[in-house]
This record gives sequence, structure tokens and C-alpha cells, in this order.
Amino acid sequence: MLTVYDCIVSDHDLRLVALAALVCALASLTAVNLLHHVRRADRGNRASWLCIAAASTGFGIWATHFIAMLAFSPSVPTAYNVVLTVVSLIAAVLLTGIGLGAALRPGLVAAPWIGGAIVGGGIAVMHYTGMAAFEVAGTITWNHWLVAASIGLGAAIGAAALSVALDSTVLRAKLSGALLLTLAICSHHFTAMGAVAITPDPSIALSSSSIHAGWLAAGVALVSLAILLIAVVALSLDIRDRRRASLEIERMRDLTDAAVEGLVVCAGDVIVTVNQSFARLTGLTAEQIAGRDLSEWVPDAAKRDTLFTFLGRAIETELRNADGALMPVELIARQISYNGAPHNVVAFRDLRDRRDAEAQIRYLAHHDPLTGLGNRASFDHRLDREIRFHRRARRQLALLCLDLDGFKEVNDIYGHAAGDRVLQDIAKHFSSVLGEGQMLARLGGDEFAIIAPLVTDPAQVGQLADTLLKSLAWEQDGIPAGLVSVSIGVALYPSDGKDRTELLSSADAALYRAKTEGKGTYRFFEAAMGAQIRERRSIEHDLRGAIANNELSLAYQPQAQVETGEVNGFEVLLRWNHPARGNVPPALFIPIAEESGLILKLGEWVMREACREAATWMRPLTIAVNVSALQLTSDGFVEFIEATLGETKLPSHRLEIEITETALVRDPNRALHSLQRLKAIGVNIAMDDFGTGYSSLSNLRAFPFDKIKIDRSFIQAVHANPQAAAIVRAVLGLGRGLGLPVIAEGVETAEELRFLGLEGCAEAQGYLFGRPAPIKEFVPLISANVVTLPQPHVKAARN
Ligand SMILES: Nc1nc2c(ncn2[C@@H]2O[C@H](COP(=O)(O)O[C@H]3[C@@H](O)[C@H](n4cnc5c(=O)[nH]c(N)nc54)O[C@@H]3COP(=O)(O)O)[C@@H](O)[C@H]2O)c(=O)[nH]1
Repeated sequence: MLTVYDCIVSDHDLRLVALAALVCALASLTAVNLLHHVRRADRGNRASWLCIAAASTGFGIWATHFIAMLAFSPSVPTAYNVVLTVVSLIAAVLLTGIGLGAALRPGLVAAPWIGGAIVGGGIAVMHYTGMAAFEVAGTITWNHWLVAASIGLGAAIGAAALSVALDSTVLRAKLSGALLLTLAICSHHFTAMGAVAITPDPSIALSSSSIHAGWLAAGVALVSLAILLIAVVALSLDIRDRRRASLEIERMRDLTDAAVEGLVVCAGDVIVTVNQSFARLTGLTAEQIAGRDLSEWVPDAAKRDTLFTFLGRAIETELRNADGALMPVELIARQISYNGAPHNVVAFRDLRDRRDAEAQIRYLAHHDPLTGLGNRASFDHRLDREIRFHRRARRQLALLCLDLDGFKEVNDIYGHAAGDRVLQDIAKHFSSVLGEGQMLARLGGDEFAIIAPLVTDPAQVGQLADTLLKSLAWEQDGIPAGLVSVSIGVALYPSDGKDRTELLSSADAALYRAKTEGKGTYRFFEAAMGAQIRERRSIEHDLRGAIANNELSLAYQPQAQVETGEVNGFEVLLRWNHPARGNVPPALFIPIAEESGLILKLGEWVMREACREAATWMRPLTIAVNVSALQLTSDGFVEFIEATLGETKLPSHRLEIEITETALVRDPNRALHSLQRLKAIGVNIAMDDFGTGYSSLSNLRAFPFDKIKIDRSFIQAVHANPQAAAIVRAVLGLGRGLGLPVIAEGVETAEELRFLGLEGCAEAQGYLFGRPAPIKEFVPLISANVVTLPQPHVKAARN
């Protein structure tokens, strides 16, 4: 060390040494900056920038060496061999280029160390080649230990220099790297110079081809100038890169702040930076979080380990916020390069909404959203479980099926919102009377069911049913008490069914019986009820094939003038001749067709056949066709009538549709719309069965009726029941008041006809004029000549 010190202090011009150190520092800083630039450059430009970096570093090392050599004054003549001087420069450029390239080799952790060592080796090769170019009038002897030390120092410090320089893009790292590289060059040079001992020998002459130190100084000055220029370029590049990088960071920050997910950049477990979303999740500011440990927010250590071990894998855990509250989150970690160094970025997704939605979905899967009661799925599940339990325990279980009566009317008259409130109220009322362990569920629409476990005596269930019936005696929102009642069917396990399906079917059969026997009541299942249900299903099944199997036909019943007996038209009535059952009464199959929706298909068939038939008649008689509520409110009904009239060429004024009052309350707005459109195309509309339904005067005024049809039950009672006679008189008076003709149906006797004539009823229909029969039996009535039906008593009675 002393030798090296002596060498610098006594053999060198210290001003030039300082200059060499300055050039060296400048070259080193340029090298480090360019090295970073090479690392950032895209593939295409990388090689060019590496060459520039190699040239500037090589030149810098070379210039440092030769300025330092100029500073060296061994007191004997000196000169430099041109070829070897150039070779030393080439060696410096080449080897530093290789070293810098190696330092940037991707995927190799030790690359900066290896590259730095190569650069250090390059410094040594350059130095000793340069020393070989050094001619002196004397002999040079070397201290081999110092030679080895110089090589070792250059390589070791060079390796450390590149490792530090490439560790980060921050200025400090770059400056430290440049300083170490300066140290590598200088320590190598002066240690190597310390190894030199020159013994003057005047007999040794300098070769004539060698260049004088003055020329060398000029060359070195040029090289230094070049380094200076390259340094300026490198610096401006660095400034540009930094500006770009900071803009990029700003952009990234804006972007991450805009992200919905919380983002955290970690160095190990320490948080370096976070975005606004994460700050919001924790309830702190980004500044308060930076520098703290991730474990403060993700307390589950095992989950943290998994997160960083399996990068890219989503992990569900909990985040602790500033208040200590835990919230469910999903985390994914990835490795990124942040500030030039590898970091982990962790994305935090708030799972609270998802968990709420999942809970909501789970709730909806098992509950009825309107009433909050269990739904069919949870009811089925519970019933299965209870049946299994009662089978093992050999106990009895009751199943109650409940169906509201009059609920459709509530919907029709008061609207669906009122209907919903009624259902909610009813659910509350029913729930309030349930005993422990009993379950109430809404199976859909106005259907409810109750499971009553551990029944010891069926009378208990009867009491429960009674309480349920009474619980509906309430008034709500102007809906009168009694408008809605409930019918209940009860089945017992195991006697009425061994499994859920059987038990439900038995309770349904009992419910059907309760409905048909007056509503607002309850019935226990009896074996015979099952047969009834099966019978209905069988009729429905056979009815589906009735049109295709040609089992349907139409019967026609004349409608005549009361005064004259002249036939005005016919009512058409559907007949079903079942291959096994024979003639099935419409009163039996029409309600089944209405309940099952089959009436749509049947009704179309009746309408087409009736219009086709009527269009063939010689007399322009009317044809009255019954239309159910479902048909009237079905999509495309008016279009269908128009098309049928068009196809059959029946003039619209000859078609009359008969609508019952209940068909209007099903969907009054839609019914009115259809009737107005039918009326507009000339179809006549009769109100059927008047007196049996709501008999509402407002309906008569609100809907565009052309005729009122008094129900046959009143006509047949006019002589036995003064009230019936009064009703018939009232309806006839109503018709007169509203300017609507009235037709009386079910006229069977001359007395009834006489009564109607006396009361001023214009038209009648009934067995007296003719029973419903195939049209061929009425051929004279539909032929050209006017035929009157028997009505002798009317005028006689008048007179
Ligand atoms: N939607 C449709 N409904 C239809 C159709 N065809 C029939 N029906 C309805 O079925 C109910 C029963 O009909 P039906 O058994 O045919 O009874 C009708 C007549 O036979 C019966 N009637 C006629 N005159 C008399 C009589 O003097 N005495 C007596 N006891 N019964 C008589 O009345 C029924 C006609 O009723 P109405 O329709 O109210 O005029 C019945 O409700 C039919 O409407 C169809 O195609 N579509």
C-alpha cells in the first residue's frame, strides 16, 4: 500500500491525477446511465445503445489510464508504441462491451456481478496492454503481487459497481455505482503503477515509430472531449428517461387509483405504496399505510404465505380495516418491476357485495320474496325430512294445503299491489296461529301449505284449520272482510300417503273437496277423494285428444221472438262424445278445459265451426257463441275473430259472443279493450247468465253490451218464487232503461213464456222452442222461408 501511495505522491503530477480521476468519474457516470438506458431500450435499439455504452466506457477507461500515465514522471524519456496504444483502446472498448452486455443478461441473478468482473478484467487488459505500449529509456521490473492485487481490485470493485448500479433506478444507486466503477479503474491503475519499478538505462533508445507524450496528450484530450459529449448525451437521455418514468409512474398511479380493486405494492411483506381504493377499504390514507407491514391488514399468516408462494392464484381471506373490523376479500399477487426492482403487487377485491348477493341468492332459493315464508323448495325439503323422522319415530304428521278463495277477485278489482299486500297480511295471520315446530310455506300464487309434526289426535289439526279460517276475518285497505277466505285440505302421514308426493296429492284432493263444497272450509282426506282427482285428470287427458279424434260436435239451440215466435238465431253449444264415457256434459268438461287452458283450443274450434256453419244458412240468422274469460283476454283473440269471419265470409253483425260477468273481472281492462275492438268490427256482445254473478250495473254501463241474457235459474223459478219473478222484472226494467234488449234463457213452459211476454221480454230461448241439437234438425228454420216457433199463449194471455 505504501508503494502505491509513494507512487502516486512522488512519481505523479497530482493535478493530472485529479484530472484523470475526474475523467474517470465522468466516464463511469456515463457508463452507468447508458447501462440503464440499454436496459430500458427495446430489442431493436438495445445493441446500438450497448455499443455506445461500450465505446464511452472503454474510451473513458483508456483516457483515464493515459492521463494518469501523462501524470507519471519517471525522470527518463518516455514514449508510446502506436499499435499497442490503439490495441489497448480496442481491448478496453471490446471487453467493457462484453462486460456490460453480460451484466444485463436477463434471468441471471449474478449477471451484474459477472458483467462487472468482466469490465474489471477489461480495465486490467487495457492497462497492461497500455503499459506494453509504454516505452522508457530504462528497464521495467514488476512486483507480481501488486500486479495480481491490481487485477483483483479492478475485477472485485468492478463487479460491485455494476451490481449496485443496476440494483435500482434511483439516483443514489446510480451515483454509488459510478463511484465504485471510478474506484475500480483508479484503484487498479494506481496499484498497477505501484507494481512498476523503472531502472534508467541510457543505452535503451526509444523506437522511432513511437509517439511522443505530447501527441498522446492531444489524443487523450480528444477522447476526453468525446467522453464529455457522450456524457452530455447520456445525461440528457437520462433526464428524458426520468421525466418519462415519472410521467409513467403518475399515469400508473392515476390508473391504479381509478381501479375499483385495492392495489398494494410490497417489497417482501412491507407495503411500498397503495392506491386510493385500498386506502378506502382500510379507512386510512395511502401515506399512513406506506412503510407498514402487510400483516396489519391481512392477519392470516398462512393465507399470506400462500399468496406469495402461488403468485397469480386467487385467495379468499379477510382484511382488517382501521376500526379492527374484518371484511371478506379476494387477493391475487403478481410480481412486477417497480422502480427497477422486483416487487409484489397484491390486488384486493372487496367481496362484501358478492357475499351479500350470495346470501340473497341463498335466501331467494329457499324463501318466497313477497311474504318471506319458505318457498316450495324449502317446503319439499322439510317435508321429506319430517316424513323420514316420523317414519323412524312411528309418529303421525299432518299436511295442510291452503288455497285462497276470492283472491283472484281482489287482484282483478283492487289491483295486483293490493293483492300482494293481502298475501303478505295473510302470511302474517297464518304465521301467528302456528304452533311450535310447524312450518308455513307459500307454494305459489295464492297457495300455502303447513307442515304440522307430531300429531297425536286429528282433532288438533281440525282446531288448527278452524283457527286458520277465522284468522282471515279482517278488513284491509278497503277490501271487505269475507271477500277473501281460505279452503283447506288436510292429509295425515302415514295413513293418507307414505311419501311427499302421495301426501301432497291427498291434501290436494281434500282441498278440492273443500273448494267444491262451499269454500272457506276444511276437509280431511278420504279415500274416495283420490278417485275424483284421478277422474278429473283422466278427463283432462282425454279432452286433449278430443278434437283430433273427432269426438266433438256442435249443438244448436234456437233463440226466438217472444211475441211472434220467429227465430232470430241460434246459440251454439259444444258436445263431447267420449268413446268410453259416451256424452260428457259440458258442465263437467268446460270447467276442466278452463282450468287447464284447453278452452283456448276448444273455443277456437267451436268458433270456426259455428261461423262456417252459419255462413251456409240461407237466412241471415245470428249465431251466439260462448266465450270464456281466458279466451277473451288471450293474446290475438280479436285478430282470430276477424280472421275467422274473413275465412268463413260470415258478416260480423251475425256473430254474437256471450260473455259471463266473471269473464270481465278477470282482467277488466283487457276485456274492455277486446270487447271495444270486437264491437268496432260489428260483432254483437251479450252478457250471459245475468243475475248469477256480480249483477253489477256498472259493468253493464262500462262494457259495450248489446244484449242481456237472464239466467235460466230465475226463469224456471218465476212461478214458484216471487223473488225470482221480481228479479226478472227488474232485469227487464234495467234493459229498457239502458236500451238493451233482454233474452230469457231456460224457457221450458208456456207459462214461463207468457210471463215473459207480459213483462215485455223480447226474446227467449229454451226447451220450449227447441233443445240443443245438431243443425240438421233445424233445416226448415235456416232455410229461406221464415218459420215461427210455437208461441200461441203470449198473445192470448195479453188479450
Ligand atoms: N265457453 C264455452 N262454454 C260452453 C260451450 N258450450 C257450452 N258451454 C257452457 O257449458 C255450460 C253447460 O252447457 P249445456 O250443458 O250445453 O247447457 C246449455 C243448454 O243446454 C242449457 N239449456 C238451454 N235451454 C234450457 C232449458 O230450457 N232448460 C235447461 N234445464 N237447460 C237449458 O243451458 C245451457 C246454456 O247456457 P248458457 O251458455 O248460459 O246460455 C253452459 O254454461 C254453457 O255456456 C262452449 O262452446 N264454450
